[in-house]
Amino acid sequence: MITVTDLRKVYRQGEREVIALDGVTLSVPTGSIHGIIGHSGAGKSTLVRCLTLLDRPTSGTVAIGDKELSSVSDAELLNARRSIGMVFQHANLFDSRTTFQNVAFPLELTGTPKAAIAVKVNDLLNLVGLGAFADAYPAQLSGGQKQRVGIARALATDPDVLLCDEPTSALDPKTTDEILDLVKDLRDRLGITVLVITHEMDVVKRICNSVSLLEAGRIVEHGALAEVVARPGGRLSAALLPLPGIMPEELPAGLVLDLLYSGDQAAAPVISDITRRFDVDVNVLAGSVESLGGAQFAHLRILLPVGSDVPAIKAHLSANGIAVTSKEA
Ligand SMILES: Nc1ncnc2c1ncn2[C@@H]1O[C@H](COP(=O)(O)OP(=O)(O)OP(=O)(O)O)[C@@H](O)[C@H]1O
Repeated sequence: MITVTDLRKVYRQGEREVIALDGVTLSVPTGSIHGIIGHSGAGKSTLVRCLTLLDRPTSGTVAIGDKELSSVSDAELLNARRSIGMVFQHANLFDSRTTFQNVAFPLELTGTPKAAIAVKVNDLLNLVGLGAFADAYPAQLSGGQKQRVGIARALATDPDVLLCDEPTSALDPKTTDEILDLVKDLRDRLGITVLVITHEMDVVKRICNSVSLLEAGRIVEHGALAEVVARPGGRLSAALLPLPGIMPEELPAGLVLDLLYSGDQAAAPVISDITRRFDVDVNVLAGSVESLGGAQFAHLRILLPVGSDVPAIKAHLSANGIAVTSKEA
């Protein structure tokens, strides 16, 4: 469990104060994967630096389990940092060290005996699918393989939390999926808590159980994936289940409705139901159906012709658990 409470970080630039984090509070249960998504300048890097104690927060606390990290003395800092394994955008491996030696590095720092290092590193390399690459140098590895080495190295000191900072931003789509699947698999096998900082919604869609939207140093929306998707009008909902922003130029007269629904309804014949029940010709303008957070979701934009019994149709949809918002046609 990682708990961040009212974290603030204010930088001074001469006379000016820059508020990089403005009271961030979040709680990630043990064994779950939480995504923090935000645009450039939102405060993601500052949050990473404060979580890993590379930077002291101006105020607020960071705790892993019941151990508060933000108040440890400088002498205890190195030890406290071991409870968070870091995965970076670029694996940042030592080019002159083999795969084995790169993963062994944090264990050498802690004075682990050689025999124990050998057992641990071989286990970790097998865990990330690199058992056959122990003697390879970084120059002989693909980008995805390097990232696997970085992940194995992050796990070497048995951290409670894996903090992944833009872990796939430098990878192609296929390798991205493989690395994300590996992170999910490691969570399943090790029960580790994972925090993923990213600007890519696809990362959140693929592996996260919950998500926070960071904007100007504040968390402006958060929740379990299934919960935020189902929030009509929410920014995360729009980003997770997007519809084309531009409407067709020549629309027939009528009323445009956006429908958001989940679970059983996502597979239900909603359109044919209202067509039959209210004797209207429904025009589907756009649609998106996805499986998110373990549930099925659908987002549809439809056009009801002039003369439709709009209040009755809306009431019927709402009664069936479908969120309806009217759009200007
Ligand atoms: N050392 C610093 N001194 C002064 N201001 C800083 C410092 N580091 C970050 N900032 C400011 O804090 C705000 C948040 O920056 P941060 O780098 O955390 O955002 P980010 O979401 O990581 O952006 P990016 O994705 O572009 O890296 C920005 O306004 C930035 O200019």
